[in-house]
Formats: sequence, structure tokens, C-alpha cells
Amino acid sequence: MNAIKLEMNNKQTNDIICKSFCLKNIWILFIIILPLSGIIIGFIFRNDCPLEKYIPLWEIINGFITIIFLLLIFITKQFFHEIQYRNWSIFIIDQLKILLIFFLFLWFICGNIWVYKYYRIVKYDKQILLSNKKTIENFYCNKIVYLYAFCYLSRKMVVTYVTGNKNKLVEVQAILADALPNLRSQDLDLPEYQGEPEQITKGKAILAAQRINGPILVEDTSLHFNALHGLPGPYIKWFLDKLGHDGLNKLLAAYDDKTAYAQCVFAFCAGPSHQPITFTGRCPGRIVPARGPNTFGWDPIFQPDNEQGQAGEKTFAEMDKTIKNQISHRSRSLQLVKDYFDKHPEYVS
Ligand SMILES: O=P(O)(O)OP(=O)(O)OP(=O)(O)OC[C@H]1O[C@@H](n2cnc3c(O)ncnc32)[C@H](O)[C@@H]1O
Ligand SMILES: [Mg+2]
Repeated sequence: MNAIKLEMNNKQTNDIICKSFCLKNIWILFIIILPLSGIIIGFIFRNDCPLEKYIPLWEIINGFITIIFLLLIFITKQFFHEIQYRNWSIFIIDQLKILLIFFLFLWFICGNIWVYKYYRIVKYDKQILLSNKKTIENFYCNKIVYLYAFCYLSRKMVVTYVTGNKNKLVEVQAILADALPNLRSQDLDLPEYQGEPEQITKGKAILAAQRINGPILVEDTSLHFNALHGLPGPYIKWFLDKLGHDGLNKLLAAYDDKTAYAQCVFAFCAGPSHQPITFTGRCPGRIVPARGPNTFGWDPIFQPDNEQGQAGEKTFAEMDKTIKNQISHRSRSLQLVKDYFDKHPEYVS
């Protein structure tokens, strides 16, 4: 009796695990449908595009390589997420992924040449061509084959990082270079909202997605003094503008507690009709009299803590840029953005 009960329990647990596995991984099926249909279309109509015989071949190879790439991402996420599995096998998979990205990039260029070259002259009706005594080889391509390739190449989404701050742009480009190579930027003057940092960033993101009419990233950075219960927070831009580095130090003159944290909230919005998703990164530290070059905001008065949580030695302004980009509030937030794009390769490849 007990054995039967135990078996039933095991079966139920297995069912639950299986269901949650399927639900968690259903995204892979959706993403694979597109390249898979390319393989099928390219194969069925492999001899039906005399205008450019490479287009069906392009669809088949593009489909195969994209699916292999997606499966590698899936395998990494599914089986190598635990740190103890990060050994040589993950290294080989990472190298393979880089190779495939490189190939897909070159193949993408080839596809653009083969497809866009003919978009003004392509004809889909063989009968009309024959009755006009035009040669099929010079004009005809099967409608499904041509339009599939045309739409596939045109659908690639480019994420736009919207900011009016050049220093922020330089850091974001440096940190995201390998994760989001097709990130472009746009200088738009967005309003500075009031409220909690997350709400401010979401408001910025919705407006930016409407103005750009596509996928965007925006960011709002704040500096929080613990003795002042988090102020100036998102209002740091105005405080810095009016009081300068010296004035910000004087705000804390009456307090022993000089600790603070820098916070960066990134928001990604896939388009005007989508809801933004936020990613928050924090860097703890303390406010000190200005040291180092005065090139970026409050960098000279913010001294980040070391790994042990004690006062560090250098202010952000005194640090080498690459060191700042490894520990900053911005890089911590962008790490979460990278993780998100790892799961959504449609914005990356
Ligand atoms: O167009 P956006 O992206 O909003 O650009 P912004 O300059 O208004 O940027 P924020 O509102 O996010 O930044 C608030 C203030 O903090 C400054 N700031 C942002 N990131 C910083 C960093 O990493 N180090 C020092 N100062 C920074 C920035 O120059 C502003 O004065
Ligand atoms: Mg701003």
C-alpha cells in the first residue's frame, strides 16, 4: 500500500517537474519556429527562384545555424547555470557560440546582398512573364521564398539606447560591447520625471519607445545619502548643478554618517505598445571631498567601498575607467540587462 502511495507521489512530482520544465522552456519553441520555417520553405522551393538561386540556400543554412545557436544558448541556460559546471565544456560552447555569431553576421550580409539587390524588379507570376516574352531567369522568384527572406532580414531589431548624456553613453557602450553589438544610441531630451527611481525610469522608457517607435533602453542614475534617508536620490542632477561637489559635501557636514550608494535603473521597452522591464544595480560607498578629474558628474566625490564593504581607496574619478566599469552601479544593472538579452537573442543576433 505504502509502496503504491510512494509511487503515485513520485509520479505527481515528476508530472509537476515536467510541466514547469515545459512552461519555463516554451520560449525556445517559439523562437525556433521562424528559422525552422526558413529551412522548410528553402528546401521545398529550392529550385524555384531563378532570379537569385542562392536565396533558398541562404534560408536553409541560416535556419540550420540559427537553430544550432539557439540550442547552445538553451543548453547553457538549462544545464550549466550552476557555477560548479563552469568548466572546459562551457568554454568550448562559448567559443562555438562566438564562431556561430560571426558566421551568422557574414551570412546576414550575404542575405542582404542577394535579397535587396532585386527588390525593385522581382516578379512572382511566371505566366505574365512568359506572355510578355521576358526571361524567367531575369525576373522570377517564388513569392513565398522571396518574401520570407525579405521579411526575415528586415525584421532584425536594433535596440536604441536613449540618453542626452555622452559620458553615460561611453560607459554603456564599453560595458555592453560584446553582449549587444547592434546597440545604437540617440540623443533625445526626455523630461526628468519625479518620484521613485523605478517609476521615473519606466516613464522615460515608455516615452522613448513612442518617440523611437522600436525597442529602447533608457537609464536613470541616482545618488542616495544614507544620513538623508536616500536624498537627493533621483534629484542629484539638480543638486549637483546648484550646489557643486563642495555643496554636496556640506549637506552631510552635520552628520557622522557619510555613507551613500549610487543606483542605476535601466529600463528596456520592446516598443510603443509594450510594458518596460527594469533592472536595478547599486554600488555602496561614501561621500568625500572631491578628488580626481572633474569629467563626469559626481564621480570625484563618490568613493566606492571595497569588496569587504570597507571604505575603498579611490573615488570613481581617480579610478581607471575599466575598473569603474567592473564595479559601478551601471555595470551591475547592465549585468542584469545582459542576462535578459541572453534569454532574448532576437534583440542580439
Ligand atoms: O538623458 P539622460 O540619460 O537622463 O541623462 P542625464 O544626464 O539626465 O542622466 P541621469 O538623470 O541619469 O543622471 C543624474 C545625474 O547623475 C550624473 N551621473 C550619472 N551617472 C553617473 C556616474 O556614473 N558617475 C557620475 N555621475 C553620474 C549625471 O551627470 C546627472 O548629473
Ligand atoms: Mg536625466
